[in-house]
Amino acid sequence: MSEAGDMGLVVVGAAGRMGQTLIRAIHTIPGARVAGAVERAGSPYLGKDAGELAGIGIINVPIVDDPLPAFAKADGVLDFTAPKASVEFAGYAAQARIVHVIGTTGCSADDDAKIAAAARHATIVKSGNMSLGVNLLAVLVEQAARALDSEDFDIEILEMHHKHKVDAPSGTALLLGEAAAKGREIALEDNSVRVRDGHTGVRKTGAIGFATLRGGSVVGEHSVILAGTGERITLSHQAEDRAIFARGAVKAALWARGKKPGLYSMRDVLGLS
Ligand SMILES: NC(=O)C1=CN([C@@H]2O[C@H](COP(=O)(O)OP(=O)(O)OC[C@H]3O[C@@H](n4cnc5c(N)ncnc54)[C@H](OP(=O)(O)O)[C@@H]3O)[C@@H](O)[C@H]2O)C=CC1
Ligand SMILES: O=C(O)C1=N[C@H](C(=O)O)C[C@H](O)C1
Repeated sequence: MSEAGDMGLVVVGAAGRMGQTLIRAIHTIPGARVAGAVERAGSPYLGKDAGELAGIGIINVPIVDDPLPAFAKADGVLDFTAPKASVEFAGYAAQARIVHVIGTTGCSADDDAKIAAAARHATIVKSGNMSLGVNLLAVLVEQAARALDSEDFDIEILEMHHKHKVDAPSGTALLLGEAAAKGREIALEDNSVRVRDGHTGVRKTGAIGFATLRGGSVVGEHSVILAGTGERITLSHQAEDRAIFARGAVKAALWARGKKPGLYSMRDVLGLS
């Protein structure tokens, strides 16, 4: 681990869509450097140079399958992989006492509890969306939900993503749902409607509905619709480039460096809490 100077960051899932975007982002952001790149055992990308794979030329960081030696000499980990992998990496980050930025979505309550336990020793920033725009949108959604009574305005959240996405609703949709629920002072888990099919009956007052679209190469689109009688407010965000998430993740790592262990959100990083 380096005491001063650039923050050494290991990218886990370095060959993935976000992994490659993260390698490119770190390369351009002052104060950060790529300290390692990890993929799973058996990956066809093992041994390849992470920079060359990401399209920025050779950076002399080969992709390896053992995270422990990589974490031992790093200051932080950027992790956009899969829920079980992120739980495992959180344990290793706790052992190494380093920063762990988690963008992985689709975590279960049990996964989240294990990540929270790891945050006793690691400084973890976890968010379903690392962009400035979505986190500001969440603040606006909370305000709108608080201002508009549930008797008068129904809240529905619509999202669309590329055809390769494996979890639904998206982490962002759930983050926006949590913001709406906070504004309404209700628990999202007791009031969300995540699927509708067949004879559903009329809409329950106060419910927060989710609708999911998947197709093509859409990076990420989210709308929160507050539907009243005779009028409708729509608060939206369109992600045009994964670089917005990667820049947010690097910003989170730099912010977390030197902070005491704990579980933080992007709202903390961006000063929007
Ligand atoms: N919070 C945010 O702002 C954002 C979050 N995301 C989330 O990030 C995650 C990844 O998305 P995306 O990049 O599109 O997905 P990809 O499938 O393209 O990338 C994931 C990478 O992680 C690798 N991986 C999985 N398990 C392990 C493991 N145990 N050890 C090492 N590497 C592993 C995968 O390898 P393999 O293919 O072999 O499984 C793959 O290369 C998703 O949960 C997505 O929702 C995405 C964008 C923004
Ligand atoms: O899988 C993706 O691509 C994305 N996942 C995140 C989510 O689940 O909300 C963030 C972003 O929308 C892209």
